[in-house]
Amino acid sequence: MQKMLSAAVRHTARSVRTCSSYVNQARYVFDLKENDDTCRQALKSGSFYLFHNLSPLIRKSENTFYTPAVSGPDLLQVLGSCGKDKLSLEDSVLLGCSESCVAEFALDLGSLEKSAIEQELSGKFTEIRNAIAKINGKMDAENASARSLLQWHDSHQYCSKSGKPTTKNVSGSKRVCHVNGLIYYPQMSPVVITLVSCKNRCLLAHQENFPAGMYTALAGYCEIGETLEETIRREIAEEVGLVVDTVRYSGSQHWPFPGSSLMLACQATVKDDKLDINRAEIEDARWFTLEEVTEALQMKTLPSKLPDGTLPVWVPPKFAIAHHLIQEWVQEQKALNGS
Ligand SMILES: NC(=O)C1=CN([C@@H]2O[C@H](COP(=O)(O)OP(=O)(O)OC[C@H]3O[C@@H](n4cnc5c(N)ncnc54)[C@H](O)[C@@H]3O)[C@@H](O)[C@H]2O)C=CC1
Ligand SMILES: [Mg+2]
Repeated sequence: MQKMLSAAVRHTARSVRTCSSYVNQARYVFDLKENDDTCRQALKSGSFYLFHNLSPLIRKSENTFYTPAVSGPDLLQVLGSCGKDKLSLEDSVLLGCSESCVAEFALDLGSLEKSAIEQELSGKFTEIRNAIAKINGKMDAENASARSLLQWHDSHQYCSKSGKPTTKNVSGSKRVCHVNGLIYYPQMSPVVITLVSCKNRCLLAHQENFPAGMYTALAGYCEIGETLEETIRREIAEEVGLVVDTVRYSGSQHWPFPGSSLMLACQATVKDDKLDINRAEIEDARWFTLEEVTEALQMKTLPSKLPDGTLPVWVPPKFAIAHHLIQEWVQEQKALNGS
């Protein structure tokens, strides 16, 4: 009994400590967003993830690649030698803070000469999808929110009502038009991504703009006024002519391509599997068996062409939520089959 009790107490103490530290972090980040002076102060001791025209800086250490967090003083030194007059720490956007409450920022050095900074920082600015593949195959905050925020600030320099320049607050959580007081907050579009299944098969589709051979779950932007379920129902009907029977929420992901979206991933079922593909949107859509999908999920690198010149079917990599949606279906099917 005593043993059980102390285990329970340890568990509670650990939960409280974790929660308390997370609460502190959340409140500190809130303060940084709301208070320009606090954020200005945090810039001096913060750490910075660096980008060049939205490509993250990656560094190699032995055989592993990583996105380095550069300290404020180190970054000031680089700016000093490569273009202090063109950029300042205040051009950064706040990403969050570390467990020890060190503020984390992203800065795009696109106005400076790329090779000079790469040399100063012993790294390489790498196209984001290649960078993710090299780092650890994970889309984390440094890449996803940094890319979305930096891109949003770059394309919202002017007020859409007065036509005058807008100014960013220090953290970059908003932009303000000082002529009419309008406040602009970073935007993202909700998108549903749905893996449709019917009995023991699931539906994957290929669009003209996808890389050759890549098939994935159906996706579509939510329209104003729609619920998540209504978007799913409409998109599936629009794209493949199926009527959705059940919908189950699975997870979500921030997706910074081409703009910034909140991907809401769901599993859906249909009763009738007869496809009527809308060729204006979808080039091909097919029902796949568990074996076919399992094989596609296991591919580690892009497949090479088959003798007839076509590519075997492959699915998005692990950093895309589509991959996890497909994997979830595979696991559920295996559990159903008892394998
Ligand atoms: N993270 C992941 O696993 C995956 C992400 N996606 C993303 O889902 C997104 C939506 O998929 P689609 O089939 O292209 O959507 P879709 O089926 O709604 O078709 C795209 C069309 O919707 C219209 N549209 C409406 N609102 C829009 C907005 N806010 N931004 C841009 N276009 C808008 C445009 O006319 C556009 O051509 C894509 O941007 C894609 O990057 C797609 C598959 C996997
Ligand atoms: Mg679509």
